[in-house]
Amino acid sequence: MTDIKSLSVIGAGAWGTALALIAARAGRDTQLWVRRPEQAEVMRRDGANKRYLPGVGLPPDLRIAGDLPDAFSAALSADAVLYAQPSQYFRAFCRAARPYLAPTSPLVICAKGIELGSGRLMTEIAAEELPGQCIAVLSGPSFAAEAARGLPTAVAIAAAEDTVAQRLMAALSHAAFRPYGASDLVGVEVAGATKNVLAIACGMVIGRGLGENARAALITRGLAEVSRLALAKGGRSETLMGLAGFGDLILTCCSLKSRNTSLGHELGEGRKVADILAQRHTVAEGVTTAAAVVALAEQLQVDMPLCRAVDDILSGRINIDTAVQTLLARPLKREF
Ligand SMILES: NC(=O)C1=CN([C@@H]2O[C@H](COP(=O)(O)OP(=O)(O)OC[C@H]3O[C@@H](n4cnc5c(N)ncnc54)[C@H](O)[C@@H]3O)[C@@H](O)[C@H]2O)C=CC1
Ligand SMILES: O=C(CO)COP(=O)(O)O
Repeated sequence: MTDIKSLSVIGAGAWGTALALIAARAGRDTQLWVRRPEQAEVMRRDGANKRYLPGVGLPPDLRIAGDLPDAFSAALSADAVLYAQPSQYFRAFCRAARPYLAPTSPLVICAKGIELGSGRLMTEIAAEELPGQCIAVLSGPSFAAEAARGLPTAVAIAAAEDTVAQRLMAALSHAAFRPYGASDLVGVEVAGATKNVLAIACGMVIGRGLGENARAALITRGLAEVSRLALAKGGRSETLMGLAGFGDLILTCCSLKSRNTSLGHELGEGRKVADILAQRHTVAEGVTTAAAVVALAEQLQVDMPLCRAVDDILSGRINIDTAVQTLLARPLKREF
């Protein structure tokens, strides 16, 4: 089992920056690849990523590479590459990276989303665009700001081969960051992507004043519908009970630190989605994934009424009150 000595993180948003800090703390030779050269310059000058991860200093040994000639190919020559840009840009990344990635070096998907239009999971995009590439998925309850501050965080790292997961776990683990190994890539991915849609729903419930009973019911029934989707895609139900499933759902749905939950909260208070997004420079993956997951559920004939309601509200087809009335008026049924 060869050690991972060097590691590159693609994307210097909050999560990419936090992952680069984690890798550097774990003693890896780490570089953070930044899409906009001017942002790389500002980060080097400030010793921080004030735009996406304020209040956290970057260690001097963390290399910050801007998108200049050769920097991209150099970043992709590391022993492992972590993709931490939003999911809708993953296909374009794969196409750009194809000439430079060594097929045996793990490409670790750290984004949480489903492709709009195709309904593809990130691993499916990777299989289409980078056939034969060694792929892993990192997901779990992990607010970037907390992990970056060195607060205790545990995640799942899934790979088809155990040795790949183990090498990545060894490369990233340190006193405050504990990865667990997994082999169910699909389950980990489906859980990570769909929790963002449910988080928007939970935010709406609280913002609209519908109460904590309603939020708990939403989380529980949300987990049931996400489990149906994961199983239909070939995932395993135990994964949904783990860090990437239950763990991330609870974290995200119960905290306004979540961009998805806070977006839902603002919607619940009566603001319009376009106005909320216009005022933010950060991503809320659940907005695009809501539409993608509904299309995917239709293809697979999986019943996902909560995700559908979120998509209907985001698209302006119904309002929150009508969505709630419709959900509650469905025929009574057994829980399991
Ligand atoms: N922030 C967090 O706590 C966590 C985020 N994630 C996931 O990580 C992924 C990245 O999220 P964050 O780092 O939070 O994003 P962010 O909201 O902090 O930053 C936005 C990111 O989008 C990138 N971006 C904007 N336009 C782009 C384009 N045209 N092409 C490529 N990239 C572009 C920016 O460069 C930046 O990296 C998402 O899938 C998110 O769900 C996963 C775990 C934790
Ligand atoms: O994925 C996350 C925590 O695990 C971050 O959630 P938000 O993108 O909703 O902030």
